[in-house]
Amino acid sequence: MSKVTIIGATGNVGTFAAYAVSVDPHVHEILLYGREGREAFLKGLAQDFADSFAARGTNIRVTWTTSLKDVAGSDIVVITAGTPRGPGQNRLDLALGNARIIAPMARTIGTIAPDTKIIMVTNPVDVMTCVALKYSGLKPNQVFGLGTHLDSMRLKSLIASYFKVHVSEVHTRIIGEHGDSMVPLWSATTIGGIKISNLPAFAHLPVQDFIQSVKTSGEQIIKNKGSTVYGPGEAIATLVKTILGDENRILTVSAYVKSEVHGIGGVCIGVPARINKNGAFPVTIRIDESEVIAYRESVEKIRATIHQIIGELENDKDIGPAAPKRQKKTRV
Ligand SMILES: NC(=O)C1=CN([C@@H]2O[C@H](COP(=O)(O)OP(=O)(O)OC[C@H]3O[C@@H](n4cnc5c(N)ncnc54)[C@H](O)[C@@H]3O)[C@@H](O)[C@H]2O)C=CC1
Ligand SMILES: O=C([O-])CC(=O)C(=O)O
Repeated sequence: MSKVTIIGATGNVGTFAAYAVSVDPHVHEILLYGREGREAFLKGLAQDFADSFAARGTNIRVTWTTSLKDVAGSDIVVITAGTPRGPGQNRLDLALGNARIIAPMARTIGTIAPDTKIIMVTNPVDVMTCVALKYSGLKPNQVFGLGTHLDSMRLKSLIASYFKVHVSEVHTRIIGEHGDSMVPLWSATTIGGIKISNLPAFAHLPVQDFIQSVKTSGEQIIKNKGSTVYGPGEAIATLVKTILGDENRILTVSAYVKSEVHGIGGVCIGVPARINKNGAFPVTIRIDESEVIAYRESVEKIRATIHQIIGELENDKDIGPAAPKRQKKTRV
């Protein structure tokens, strides 16, 4: 019996993520959390979902709340609460405002649901994952973010259509920041199991156009339709399924990296991680020299932002210091 809570359920991403997660047979209860004042919307959403589950023939309990106390007993808490960027804004512009929302929430979740896994979605996701990790006091494997998984899916889709192959034939990864300094790993990109650089057509691949397209994808979608919804919602559902199914799939999420990528780490950032019922465990990898340089830059960029944001939070009398760590070690 698995309970998944969506925090930010009245928002664009939260609403669809809740629906996407409901398809997973491991999920038995979905709790929709929203702010006080949003009770009517939450009630209506729960009723609408219940109708759709009945029509689909699935037996999922859907509940709603405006009290974080009800998050107790959740196997997974997906956090999409906070401000999205508008046209012309950078994700990092949201850092302090969203950190002020996430830090107290994470503190409460860490206290009342100490065994849960937190999937962070709120942007800038690498920074928010670090904030949630510090303020929840949960173990690093329990707190991770959507990170560059969605970017990796965007690149996969572009490569698949260029080579006219099924998307499942393409494996690729983008690591680093979910933002401008993201690092595509061509060294880890294969088509039909063959390293992409061993395919003669790779020489003609519009690599820079592809990277630019992935980097600006969120911005373009926001400009055209207001928000990105279905990409992130499905990506969240994949993470939920991977955890609850104890699948041990390797997905590129924003996880706390100690030194798994060429000894570089100390932040939460996009990295390939093995994901199972205990959470996310970064995989130790070796990548090309140019990729190492770009990844180091991305890590330093996130480190500087986190340092600044945590400093601001700790000096804020309404928020204060981060939680002490609850436990030291987890078995992988
Ligand atoms: N990591 C990723 O790949 C993606 C991240 N995002 C991020 O997810 C977040 C949500 O995006 P949308 O759903 O489009 O925004 P939205 O504005 O539609 O929804 C935001 C939700 O947060 C809630 N909220 C806002 N302030 C709050 C507060 N102080 N306390 C509690 N709840 C609060 C709202 O009530 C609403 O439910 C944004 O930060 C966005 O940038 C969105 C898409 C992909
Ligand atoms: O671009 C945004 O602000 C939303 C997001 O992170 C994405 O869709 O990649």
